[in-house]
Amino acid sequence: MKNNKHVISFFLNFYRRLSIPWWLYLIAFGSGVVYAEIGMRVSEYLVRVNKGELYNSVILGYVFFTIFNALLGFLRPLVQEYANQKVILRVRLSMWRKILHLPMDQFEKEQPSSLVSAVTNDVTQATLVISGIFSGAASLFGFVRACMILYQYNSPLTAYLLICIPVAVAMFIIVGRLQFTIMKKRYAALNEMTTFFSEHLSAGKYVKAQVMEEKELESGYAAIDSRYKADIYYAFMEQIQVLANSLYSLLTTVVMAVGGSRLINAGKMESTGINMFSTYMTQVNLYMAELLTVWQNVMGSKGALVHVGDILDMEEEHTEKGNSWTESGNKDIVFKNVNFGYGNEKEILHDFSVCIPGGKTTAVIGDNGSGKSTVMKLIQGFYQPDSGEIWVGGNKISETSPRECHKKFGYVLQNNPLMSGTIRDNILYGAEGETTEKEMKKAAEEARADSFIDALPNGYDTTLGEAGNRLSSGQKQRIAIARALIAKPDYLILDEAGASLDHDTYMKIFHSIGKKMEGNTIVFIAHDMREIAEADYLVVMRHGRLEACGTHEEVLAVSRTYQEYLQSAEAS
Ligand SMILES: Nc1ncnc2c1ncn2[C@@H]1O[C@H](COP(=O)(O)OP(=O)(O)OP(=O)(O)O)[C@@H](O)[C@H]1O
Repeated sequence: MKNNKHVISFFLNFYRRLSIPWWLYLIAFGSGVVYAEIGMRVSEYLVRVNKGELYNSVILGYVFFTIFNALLGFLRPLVQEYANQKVILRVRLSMWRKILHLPMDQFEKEQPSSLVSAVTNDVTQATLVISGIFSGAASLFGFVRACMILYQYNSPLTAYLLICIPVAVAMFIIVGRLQFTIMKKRYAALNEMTTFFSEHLSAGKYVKAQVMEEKELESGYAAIDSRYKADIYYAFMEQIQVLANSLYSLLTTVVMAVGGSRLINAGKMESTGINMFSTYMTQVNLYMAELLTVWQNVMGSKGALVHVGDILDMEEEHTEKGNSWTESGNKDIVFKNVNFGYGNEKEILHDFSVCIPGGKTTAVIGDNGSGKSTVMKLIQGFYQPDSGEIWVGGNKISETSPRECHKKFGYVLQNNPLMSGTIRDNILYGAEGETTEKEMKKAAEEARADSFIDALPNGYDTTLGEAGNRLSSGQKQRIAIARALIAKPDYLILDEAGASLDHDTYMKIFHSIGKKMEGNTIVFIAHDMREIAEADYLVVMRHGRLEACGTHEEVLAVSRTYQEYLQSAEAS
């Protein structure tokens, strides 16, 4: 985390990306000033009324200023809160935009639930600094004015107080640093707790199935406890600030008493002068306390916003940048000496070279962890190889616009998340332009989803929340397949797409996909020999390397993995 930036550059950098509704804040500030002034007027009129000056003008003035004051008292916080909510809205939108445009490796590095926490909780701290600028400016103004009055009243005694300045500076530095650390801890603990609950609650079924309630109780307790400790620490810190402030006031009182008595003894001040001086001094210390609170808020919100700032600083994937996709007669997928590892982790693919023929159906096989899914992700440009080149249909993937590249592919995984909304929304998700009812139904038919959808009371308009519990994982998988087909991809990637379907159903779907994709390219990962037998071409992987590729006969002659696959299929 890049939290070592100076607080000013941190916030300048943070707010530069947003449009801040300064005018609303100015209105809130201006009405605050007027509110204070009107408050004085109300008091004046009240004093006159209490004195018995019950003239029409006094009563009317009192009523007018009281109503005006009440109106301002209502409007000022409303405008301020409206501005705050606008800022939070804009930070949230910027975060959402950024998250959507993160490159895949960055996206995977950030836990989704930690992103949830950043978007929902952390951003709420984004307004404290802006409101702090205004309240800090008002307090600073009051502080300087009170100091000037103090100086005019008694300059030698004010000069004595200068020795308190280093203590005040030290107090600001210490309180600011502590506040930053505690808020960072507090929000990290909140993040940990949100992450824990969003992950573990969504896996609730498995917790019960595995009888893990007791173990979960312990892990949940740890997550709750770290937030509890951070909150206790925070409460303690608040009191430290109050204590620091009282000690500082005490110091100024002592300095004033010692300095004042010297001046009185030297005949340079009247004996009652200390009382007057102390009245102004209280005012100065009050403004000082306000400034300290503002500073504490600024440093605290920096601590809370470190993660948000880091996310907003991340490099985006330039989905539009790069060459346009060009169509050529060649539809092959070619890997040339590709080496690849996720982030800085160990290398997964080693000098991987293969040509997957375009317009055909290719099965990628290999043991668990041999790198098959990694190859599928690289084909689609989700990651870039560390070295080597990947070409699809004559387009070098690293130089092609990711957006154009993704549009060419349909991608179905073993478990595909469906979105909330209706079955129709889900099938049409990602479909370009106008799609007719007929086309949607055709895709559902090809994915063998039509009959169970028709049997639902609301058919394609059934909401998934409504049907979520009623749909089996196989039915959800068929919706996901229909969603991939409706986009009419040139390349269809099936990563164990049949895992949640019974073999016969999947083979029917597979054949209808084959028909639909005729002339286009299908690459699928499978472990079942009955599925593998359907392929025109095979790619066999072992430990991140190419073991063999070619037709069934060619591969059988050289690949130990493929021979083992066949033997175990024959044995079962
Ligand atoms: N996002 C990731 N970050 C780090 N390592 C990863 C990531 N995804 C996969 N790996 C690692 O890469 C290796 C290859 O994984 P991959 O999913 O490509 O294998 P696979 O052949 O598809 O396996 P399986 O048949 O079990 O699905 C594994 O060691 C895995 O731990």
